[in-house]
Amino acid sequence: MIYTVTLNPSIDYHVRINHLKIGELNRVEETLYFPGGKGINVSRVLKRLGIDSVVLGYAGGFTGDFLKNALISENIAIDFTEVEEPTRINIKLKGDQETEINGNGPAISKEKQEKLLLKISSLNKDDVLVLAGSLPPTVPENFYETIASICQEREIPFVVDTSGPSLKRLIPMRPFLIKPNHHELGELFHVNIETVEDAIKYGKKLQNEGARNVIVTMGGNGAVLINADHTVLAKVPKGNVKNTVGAGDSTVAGFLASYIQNHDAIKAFQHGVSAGSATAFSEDLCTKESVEQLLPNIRLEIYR
Ligand SMILES: Nc1ncnc2c1ncn2[C@@H]1O[C@H](COP(=O)(O)OP(=O)(O)O)[C@@H](O)[C@H]1O
Ligand SMILES: O=P(O)(O)OC[C@H]1O[C@](O)(COP(=O)(O)O)[C@@H](O)[C@@H]1O
Repeated sequence: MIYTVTLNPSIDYHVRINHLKIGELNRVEETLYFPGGKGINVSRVLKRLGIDSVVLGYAGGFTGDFLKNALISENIAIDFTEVEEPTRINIKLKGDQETEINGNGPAISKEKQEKLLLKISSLNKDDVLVLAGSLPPTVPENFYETIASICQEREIPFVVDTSGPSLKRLIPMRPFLIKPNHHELGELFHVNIETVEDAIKYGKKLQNEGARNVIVTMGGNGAVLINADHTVLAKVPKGNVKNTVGAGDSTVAGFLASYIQNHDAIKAFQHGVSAGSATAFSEDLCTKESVEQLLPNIRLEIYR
């Protein structure tokens, strides 16, 4: 079974204001509410692609209730650890540009941290664990490392989609997949990733340091996959970009959905990139049909 961990989930509140005027009254054109957070998006896309998963993480308050009901209505299995303070609301402002305002998230006590670790300790090597998103403010910076140690002990393959120090610490722990975007990759090495060659050069460093599969996503410029056997560039077609929130999470879900069925990293990469772009071209997340339709238009260049 695939388990996704979202320590700091959200309600994603999408607000469309065509010409935002700062310091004035603005009336919205449209509002939408989605369950959010990186692991939750991975579980939602997996479900759409026909793969079951279990959502782990923290939920609390009226916003946590919304989150749980939304996932249950999509037939996604949830095993949240309940917390007292409400789950955060992240604002996704759509207009001439996309602007995101992500909340801090609730406090997670030591006891609740232990409770989640206990759940993870019951998984085994036939499972896959996806660690995705930022850490809530009260969770120690090495919390993902603690989870990854459990995975190492129990031989559970794990995927990491986070950034900064919590990503860096996990690379030597041999994650099965990491998926930084080009900004996050640049941040790790204090450089700007401006070209495909840069993405390959620095992605390769992460693979040499321990990550088995590295996917560097580059928004509308596609993505690169680097593993011990291959370096591959995927080019994506131009399209009508409606929403890039969750595009990266869709890439992870698309890769996993294909990989667990075919064990072919290049095929899985193409499928993941198709899922990312299909989400970018949709209002919410991609669907199985949109991913399959786009798949032949994802052009691969195999470098090695
Ligand atoms: N403007 C776009 N046009 C086409 N595809 C896109 C666009 N933006 C994102 N994508 C797709 O989504 C994937 C992930 O996007 P990216 O923005 O790099 O990740 P993240 O959401 O993690 O920041 C890309 O590799 C690509 O497949
Ligand atoms: O945990 P973070 O880094 O604050 O990110 C949470 C946000 O990222 C998302 O999961 C979207 O992520 P991506 O656009 O990177 O795929 C939103 O649903 C959520 O609001």
